[in-house]
Amino acid sequence: MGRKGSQWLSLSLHIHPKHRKNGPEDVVIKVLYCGICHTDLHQSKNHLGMSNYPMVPGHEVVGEVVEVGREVSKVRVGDVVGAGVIVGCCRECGSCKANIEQYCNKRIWSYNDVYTDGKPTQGGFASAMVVDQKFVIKIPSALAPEQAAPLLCAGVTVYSPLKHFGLMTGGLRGAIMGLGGVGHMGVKIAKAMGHHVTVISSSDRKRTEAMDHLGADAYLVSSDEAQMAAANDSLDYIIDTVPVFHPLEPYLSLLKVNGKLILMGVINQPLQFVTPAVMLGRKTITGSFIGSMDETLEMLEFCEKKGLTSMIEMVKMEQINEAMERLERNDVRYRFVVDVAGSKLDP
Ligand SMILES: NC(=O)C1=CN([C@@H]2O[C@H](COP(=O)(O)OP(=O)(O)OC[C@H]3O[C@@H](n4cnc5c(N)ncnc54)[C@H](OP(=O)(O)O)[C@@H]3O)[C@@H](O)[C@H]2O)C=CC1
Ligand SMILES: O=C/C=C/c1ccc(O)c(O)c1
Ligand SMILES: [Zn+2]
Ligand SMILES: [Zn+2]
Repeated sequence: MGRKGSQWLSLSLHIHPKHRKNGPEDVVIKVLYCGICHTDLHQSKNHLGMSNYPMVPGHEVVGEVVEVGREVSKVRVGDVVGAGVIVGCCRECGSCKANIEQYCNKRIWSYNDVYTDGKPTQGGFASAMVVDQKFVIKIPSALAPEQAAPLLCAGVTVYSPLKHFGLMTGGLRGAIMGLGGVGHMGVKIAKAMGHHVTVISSSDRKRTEAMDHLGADAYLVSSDEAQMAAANDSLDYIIDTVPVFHPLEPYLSLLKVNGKLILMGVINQPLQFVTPAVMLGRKTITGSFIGSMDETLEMLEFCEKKGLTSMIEMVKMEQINEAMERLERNDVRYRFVVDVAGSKLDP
C-alpha cells in the first residue's frame, strides 16, 4: 500500500502532471472541471490493492480542446469535450468489435494505468489531458460543462445497464440503492424513462431531497424491517451502488419474479446469498461497468432532450482533501466537481 490518509493528494499535485507526447489521433484538453467519483476514493486509498503512486485521479473530465493531431476529425480546437474512465482498448477483440470497448481485457484506464507508450496514465485532476479521439466526446451545448462532468461516469454507469437489460420501457418499478453520485443520476435517468423509482437508503437523512428534489416516488430505509417487508416482490430491478460490503438477501426479496439486481459498487470482498433467494423467483444477480462511448453519446443526448443534469457541489483543488473526506463520510449532495481551471494547481 502507498501513502496513507490525505497526503497522497498534496503529493500528486506537487508532481507536475506533464502529459504524454501527442500523436496524430490525440486531442489535447485543457481541463475545466472534473467530478470526484467514489472510485477515485477507492483508488487513492488502495481499496483494490492495485494503486500505484504518485497518482493523478479524476475520470469525469470536461475541458476545452486546445490542440488536435493531424488525423483528428471528431472534435475541433475550442470544442467543449468530455473524457471518462477508459482512454484505450485493443480495437480487435470481440468486445471492441461490438463497440462495448469498456469490456476489452486490454482496456487502458484514464489513470493508475500504463499507456501504449509505456508512460503512466494521468486523470483529470490536472491542468491538461491528452486523449485519443475515440475516447473523447463532444458535450452538447445545452448542458452546463460542470454539470455534464458527472455524466461521463455516473450518468453512463446507470444508463448502460438500463439499456442493455431491456429496462428502458415506461411503467417499470425500479429501485436505486445508495443515493450518492451514481445513485442520484440513477433516480433522474430512471424517472425520465417513466419508471416508478424507489430509493433504498441506509438512513432517513435524504428522504425529503430524494422525493422533493430528485423526484423519487418512494423511499425505503434498508434497516427498517417493516418498510422492507411491505415492499416485498414489488420491483423489476434494483441498481445497487453501495460501495461497501452488504448482504444481498434482503434486497433480492424486494424483486418480483424475473427481477434483476444490478451490482455497481466496487467491493473487494465476497458478497453472499443462499440459492433459493434467486431460484424461487428466477431472479438475476448481475453487474455492469460504466458504458461504451456509443452509450455515452446516447446518454448525453438523452440528458439534453430530457433536460437532465447532475446535482453538484463545486470545490476548488485546494479543498480536495476535505472533499475526499466528506465523500468517505457520505456527506455530499450528490457529486463534488472540482473547478480545475479555476484552481491553483502548483504549490
Ligand atoms: N460499475 C461501475 O461502472 C461503476 C462503479 N462505481 C462504484 O460505485 C460505487 C458508488 O459510487 P458513487 O456513487 O460515486 O459513490 P457515493 O459515495 O457518491 O455514493 C455511495 C452511496 O452508497 C451509500 N452507502 C452505504 N454505505 C456506505 C458507506 N459505508 N460509505 C459510503 N456510502 C455508503 C450512500 O447512500 P445512502 O446514504 O443513500 O445510503 C452513498 O451515498 C463505488 O463503489 C464506485 O467505485 C462508480 C462508477 C462506475
Ligand atoms: O468509476 C468507475 C470505475 C469503476 C470500476 C468498476 C470496477 C472495477 O473493478 C474498477 O476497478 C473500477
Ligand atoms: Zn467513476
Ligand atoms: Zn479489445
